[in-house]
Amino acid sequence: MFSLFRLLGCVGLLSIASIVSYAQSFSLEAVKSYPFPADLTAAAKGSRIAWTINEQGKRNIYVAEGPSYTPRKITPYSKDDGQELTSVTLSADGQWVVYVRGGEHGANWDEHLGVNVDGLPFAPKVEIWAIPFKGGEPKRLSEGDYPVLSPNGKTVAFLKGGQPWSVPVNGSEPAKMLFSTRGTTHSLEWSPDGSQLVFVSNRGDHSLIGIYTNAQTPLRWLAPSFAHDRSPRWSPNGNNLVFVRTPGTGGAPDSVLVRKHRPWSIWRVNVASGKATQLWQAPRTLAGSVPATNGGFNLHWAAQNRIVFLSYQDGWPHLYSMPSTGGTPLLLTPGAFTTEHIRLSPDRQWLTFSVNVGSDPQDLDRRHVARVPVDKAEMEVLTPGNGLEWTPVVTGDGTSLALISATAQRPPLPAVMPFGKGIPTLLGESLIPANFPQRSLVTPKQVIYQTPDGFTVHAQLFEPTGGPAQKPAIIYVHGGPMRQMLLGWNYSDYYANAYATNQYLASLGFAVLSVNYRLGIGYGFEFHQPAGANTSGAAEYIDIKAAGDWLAKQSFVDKSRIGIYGGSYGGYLTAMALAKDSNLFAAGVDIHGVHDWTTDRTLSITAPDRYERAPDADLVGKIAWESSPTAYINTWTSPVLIIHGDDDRNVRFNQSTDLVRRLEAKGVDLETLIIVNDTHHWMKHANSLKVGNATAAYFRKKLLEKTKAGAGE
Ligand SMILES: CSCC[C@H](NC=O)C(=O)N[C@@H](C)C(=O)O
Repeated sequence: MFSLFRLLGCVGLLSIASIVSYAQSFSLEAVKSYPFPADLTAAAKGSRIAWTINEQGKRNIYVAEGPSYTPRKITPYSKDDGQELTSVTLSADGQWVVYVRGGEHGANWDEHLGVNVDGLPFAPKVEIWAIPFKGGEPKRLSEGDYPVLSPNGKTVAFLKGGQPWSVPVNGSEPAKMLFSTRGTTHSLEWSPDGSQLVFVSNRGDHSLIGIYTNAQTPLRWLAPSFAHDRSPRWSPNGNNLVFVRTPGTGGAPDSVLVRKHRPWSIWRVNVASGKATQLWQAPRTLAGSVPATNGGFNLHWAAQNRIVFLSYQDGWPHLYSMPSTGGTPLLLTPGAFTTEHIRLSPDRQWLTFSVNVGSDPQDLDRRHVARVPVDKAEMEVLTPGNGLEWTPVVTGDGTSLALISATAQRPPLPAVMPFGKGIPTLLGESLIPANFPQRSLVTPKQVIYQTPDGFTVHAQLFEPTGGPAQKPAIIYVHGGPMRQMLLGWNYSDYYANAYATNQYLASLGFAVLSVNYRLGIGYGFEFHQPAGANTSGAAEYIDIKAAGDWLAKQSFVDKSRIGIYGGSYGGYLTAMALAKDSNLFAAGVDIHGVHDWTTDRTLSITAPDRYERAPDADLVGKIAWESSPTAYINTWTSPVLIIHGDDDRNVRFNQSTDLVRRLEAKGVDLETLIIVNDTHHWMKHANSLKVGNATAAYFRKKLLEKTKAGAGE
């Protein structure tokens, strides 16, 4: 070995030394072999629960029931075939499990089109299935989506072609269309006695709330107006509904660049008379706007005749409660933290939810489970500590709380605890593969830095053990952008995948800094909705540049070898970094990013073609262009790997084709990887591994095996 070293220059020595000192302790395949749980739900009565688990692309439904809560797989899916499971629902009596298989429900368009990652002659369809809780063959009920089970558990109402259909849960009769109406129907909800269905009919510039009773009874429209009425919720006795009203689409075109209040109000309507009254109008402030966090309005009719909902009005996404006759809302969850994954208990007495607050100041970068009575501001954090817990659900008998639990090392698993006090008991630990490298994973450290324009940014540092004093570093940029990376495994499958990749990159010897830039959630309204961001000036890029500068100042970082990568919005900011600051960022991997805001149709920033124009219409396009990486191609010199799935339904594939053409024309050191027929969310596990391995190999080549990326090709 010594003689070999003599033959190599310092570069070779550094390269060999780097690789030798980071003898990999695990593969990407191993760290991505975790069984990812989601869609946790409970029956309205008894102790039955159900959830999905994605095991290396093989997606199945598991069930359990008290008191043992022994997990049991009830579906037979054994292929990494890209067919997601959604809308997992237990009948009220717990006898049936209904679910949807197929589609791309995280998409911005074509969510109802089947996903065909295996290139079958015809794409699989989006279908509704039912299976007995006790087990048996899954029964295909119909093509369709968004099923809702009747209170007696016998009938499934669902949507197909924008219209409502129904089918017996046991598939004993073919599905039939319930009714047809103009517009697109959504938000189906059975009345408590199962005799009626409330629904929303979106007519484009307005939305109506309708009631379906039966084939012989004409549809009824409740309080029709020139507004968008949405989120209807039944009272426990079925005599009334509450709903949210927002303005109809129209009016003089307003400034696009100036942030403005987006109004909303809560209304109550009597089903029999159709008479509606406004219960509450949101404060006409920026923070009082329509809430843009998980679950939106989170409107429910709770016990004690209370109406509960979420509002960002005090600067944090908090829960409120008011009498069903109106009045001043009671702030149920005061404090500087975020509530997410909100559920009303079956007895309507409690709200359970995830929070980023607890006994540890670092909890702002975690999630824990909490509960609050629907009529008192007496919130309790039920799972304090340095673990992470989320998506709590109370069982129908009110005795237990099901949730998902993780740590920095142990991947997410479902768990059950007594509702109120106690310690969660993990379910299905044996599903974690024997070769999962749990003990080899680092515990990310919380990093907090200030930006030049005064923002406080949180980040998580994955520090490799051993190796040279000065290490190559990589910045990870999440997507969304309304997301938050955490001090452990993430509740989103997309970001659990990113967390695993960051752990893998750290095992290769990179110091990885995952940056929670402005526009993200978890840190309050001003951070989540800042001025001059996105197409209004890309202010969020300041946080990314500041992260690079922070790394460059660290004694443990070789500032000539700082890379950057991210997906979607993270791909966009990766491209911004390489275009504007190639002197700081030596190489990058841009995964399905946006590169030219002025051409991205899903993110239209120009007013529709009409005579009247927004007062700042001319400025909008200019600033959107200046907020785009393509505007800075001339200063882009660092090497980049560009990756995109060509069935992407969130960011148009052309965003990358266009950038590739521009970089080729400029002669930038460019590599590309196309994933045919997969979407924005790598529905096929094998594709996710392909992307992760390509990313790691690229950084090894550009940052680890050479002293400076691009030097002496
Ligand atoms: C650049 S705008 C589209 C980015 C995209 N958001 C919604 O489609 C995105 O970041 N998607 C994933 C990664 C996410 O929502 O987190």
